[in-house]
Amino acid sequence: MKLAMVGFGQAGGKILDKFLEYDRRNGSDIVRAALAVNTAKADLVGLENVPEENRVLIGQSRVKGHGVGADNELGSEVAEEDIDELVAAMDDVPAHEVDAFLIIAGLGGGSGSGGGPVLARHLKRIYTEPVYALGILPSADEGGIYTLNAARSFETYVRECDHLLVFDNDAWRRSGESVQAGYDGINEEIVTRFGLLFGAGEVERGGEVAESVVDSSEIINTLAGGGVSTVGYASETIERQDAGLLSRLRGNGASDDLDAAKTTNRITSLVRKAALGRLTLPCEIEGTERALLVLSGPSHYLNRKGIERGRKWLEEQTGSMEVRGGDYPIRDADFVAAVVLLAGVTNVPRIKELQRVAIETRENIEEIRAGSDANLQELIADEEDELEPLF
Ligand SMILES: Nc1nc2c(ncn2[C@@H]2O[C@H](COP(=O)(O)OP(=O)(O)OP(=O)(O)O)[C@@H](O)[C@H]2O)c(=O)[nH]1
Repeated sequence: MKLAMVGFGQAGGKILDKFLEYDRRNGSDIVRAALAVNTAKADLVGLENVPEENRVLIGQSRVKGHGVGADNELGSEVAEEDIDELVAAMDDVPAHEVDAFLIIAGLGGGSGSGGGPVLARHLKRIYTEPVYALGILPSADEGGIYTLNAARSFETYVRECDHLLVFDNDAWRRSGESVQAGYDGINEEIVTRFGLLFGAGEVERGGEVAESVVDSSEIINTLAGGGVSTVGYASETIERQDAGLLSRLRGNGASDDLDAAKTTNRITSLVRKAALGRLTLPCEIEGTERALLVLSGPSHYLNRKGIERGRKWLEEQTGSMEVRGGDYPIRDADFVAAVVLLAGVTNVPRIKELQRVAIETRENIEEIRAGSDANLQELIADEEDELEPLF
């Protein structure tokens, strides 16, 4: 699948940067256009793979290149004010060559959290291709304001985009790691999952012919109808052997059958691990509206039977009648991997908790503000109110 990607804000920019690196490393050619947008100049300068001419600084007249300081209402305002510049920056995107737009942003901050949905609204107005977003939820220990931002931004993204894919930092943080090292590792996990998912629509990679290939239209159909998605992933390292040599050495059908059974079992077990293991957004998978299963690896490690079984198992687990599935063969891969896209999930306790903390945070903020006004008045006024200000 070919995407026009927009990294909005610091997290969005860094993840976009990683996607470009992933594309180069794997020759997957997913990112047809890359644009990094920010209100903070320093964040744009720090990017390594996004070409300089594809970096757009917005809100200069308001925040002078210093960022919006986790104020996502301000993030929305400056994006709206500079929307012409943003849309003009997208003019060079060969829309006929891309299957969809993907806006990537941290929902806890200000720029990407507030500005991303504004851009989504305008892209939807101008282009016929779907506009998706990949939203990163803040980890719970980042504090109330990030949670409040994320809860409001989440709601806005779902409304403004054709689909919101979610990654929850909270489910992926590891204790004892520096924030930066932590993010590097997390960002790698993000591009591995979404890289395989979006790479699936591109049959050419490594010249492999898929038995039942996943086309970009299947990704689009799975994401159609809006809502929120989560992604599961599991992989197994394999000993690389030459398929031609193997089949010549085998020479009889019995071991072929044995291998086929092993391949099928490996696939079904990977599908289970992917769906029941750690999802990008932890949730109950029962009740998922639509799902897509992508199996990746060298083609002789993939078979139709395994994918069919995996698909059926997913149907049972999710209760969905719309489970698609197929191959994404990669000739030189030293792994077999299953990626499960669960679209239209609604039983997500993490989001309910995020909203609960957000409301609590807002009430606390209002209480503290009201209290601090009264406290300040008490501080500056003398007891008998005998002193008066100068003017
Ligand atoms: N996964 C991941 N999350 C990140 C990364 N950097 C920041 N975040 C998350 O994104 C949130 C903050 O978003 P940023 O992207 O830094 O904010 P911004 O959009 O640049 O907005 P301002 O800094 O307020 O102008 C944080 O609360 C983190 O949860 C990253 O490299 N990877």
